[in-house]
Amino acid sequence: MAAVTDDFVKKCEVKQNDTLGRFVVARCNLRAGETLLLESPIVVLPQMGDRRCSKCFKLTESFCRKCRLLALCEDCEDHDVRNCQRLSELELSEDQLAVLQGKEHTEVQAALKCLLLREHQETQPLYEEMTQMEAQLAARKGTDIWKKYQEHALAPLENGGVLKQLRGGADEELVQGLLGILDINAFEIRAPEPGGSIRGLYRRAALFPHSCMPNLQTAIDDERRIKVFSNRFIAAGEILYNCYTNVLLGTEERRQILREGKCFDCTCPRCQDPTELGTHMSSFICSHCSCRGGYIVRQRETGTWQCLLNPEHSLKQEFVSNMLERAKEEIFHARDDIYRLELLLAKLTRLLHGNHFLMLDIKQNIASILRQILQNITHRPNKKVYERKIRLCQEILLVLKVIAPGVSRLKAIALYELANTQAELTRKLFNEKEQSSRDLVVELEQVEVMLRESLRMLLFEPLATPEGQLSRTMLRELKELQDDIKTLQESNDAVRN
Ligand SMILES: C[S@@+](CC[C@H](N)C(=O)[O-])C[C@H]1O[C@@H](n2cnc3c(N)ncnc32)[C@H](O)[C@@H]1O
Repeated sequence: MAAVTDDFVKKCEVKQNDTLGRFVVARCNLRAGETLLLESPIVVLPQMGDRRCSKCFKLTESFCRKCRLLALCEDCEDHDVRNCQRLSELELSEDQLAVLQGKEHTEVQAALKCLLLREHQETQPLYEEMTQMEAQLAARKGTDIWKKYQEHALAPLENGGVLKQLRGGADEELVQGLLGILDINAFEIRAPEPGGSIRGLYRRAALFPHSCMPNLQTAIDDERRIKVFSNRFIAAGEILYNCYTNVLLGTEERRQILREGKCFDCTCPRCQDPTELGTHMSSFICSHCSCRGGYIVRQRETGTWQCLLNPEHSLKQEFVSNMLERAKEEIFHARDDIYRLELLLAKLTRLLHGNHFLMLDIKQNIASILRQILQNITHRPNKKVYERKIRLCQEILLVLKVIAPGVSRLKAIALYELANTQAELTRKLFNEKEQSSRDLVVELEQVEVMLRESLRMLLFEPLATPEGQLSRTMLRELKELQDDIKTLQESNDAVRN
């Protein structure tokens, strides 16, 4: 059962209007980091196109030997007993089972699991709540995704003889509606394998509307419970916003994901501002010699790309799209190769603003390769490697401070990376006698400030998440750093006296 904490009822009010549909406002003032909701999912499912074990969610092509309809890996013995029993009762021929188990018919699993909620008295209320959620049926009708679901979920379920045997039956509208509800409302959850993802549907968490400048943050723990908390002070009456997309993307990319995936146009302050709050995360450099320092941005009303200093200097949409596509391809091919990435960064510097989202992507890539180099002591990296990583972290942080004000996981991790590298460099310089003990203390005190700031943001993360675990490690590291500083200060004082 999807348990909901009282916090939501006490602190949140669900409202409705024509633009947002149902949305949530704060009933009272909320402190930064205040928990609004801790909730278990109604249902957990694979991402579209994946087939995963119904019990452990590992990728699999095997099915339960009893019901023969839901996926079950070789390592798991059983899955939900009620669902298994109910599906075993269906009268299906071998041919029908073959259709339902078809390799390409992965969406059968998602539709079945949602429909099964209606089959049992205990889960029926959850099914009712699920069907209240936004499905965007009208906007999705006839789209590619609709056709895909028609082919890989509806047709096999109909031809496989399942729909007519379920309680109350099910038609195209219902199956498309349930799959639409998943696409519009589900949250991404970490899959058992590194880097993979599955999705979960949450009754209350799905009610928060989107903003690219959210005032909420969400975290999903190892038990797949979602925690929703405020990322800054929120005054009573303010709308509570979650972010449905990646804040490190440019405006057009974010808006396209929201339009295609969630069926609405975002009107948040960042989307309205062609400079993206002055970060220039989508800006091109104007190559016209008379306006050195001019940036070409996309005008919201006309969709044209014009220089902020001289509107006559413009770029064609086709040029912009092609250029970005090419750059994305080059980044993809250069990944893992620090020399190619540095060359690409230098090349694109002539075309894109240093904060352009593709430039940030390259900078993150380089910083992550540098982390591996610095972690490997056999590499014996020199001072320049540390300095490069520090500069990259600082550049990324400057942008994050604008687009993710308040408590931010991304900012906390970038700050932690910066603090660690700074500490390693200053210790190295001290050991190599390039820095005095007094300078070492000053530098380590700055690192302490950064670590504290990073930790302050990560302390709201649930313990059973990688970020929660990182916060524990950081607490330990902070304590060690403080001990080091104290010892160094004492020895400096002893020398002075
Ligand atoms: C996860 S649901 C949010 C809850 C939904 N409003 C409801 O009534 O169930 C996402 C849907 O809410 C609406 N929505 C969320 N944020 C929005 C925004 N910033 N602007 C316009 N519509 C938004 C869109 O219809 C979107 O498809």
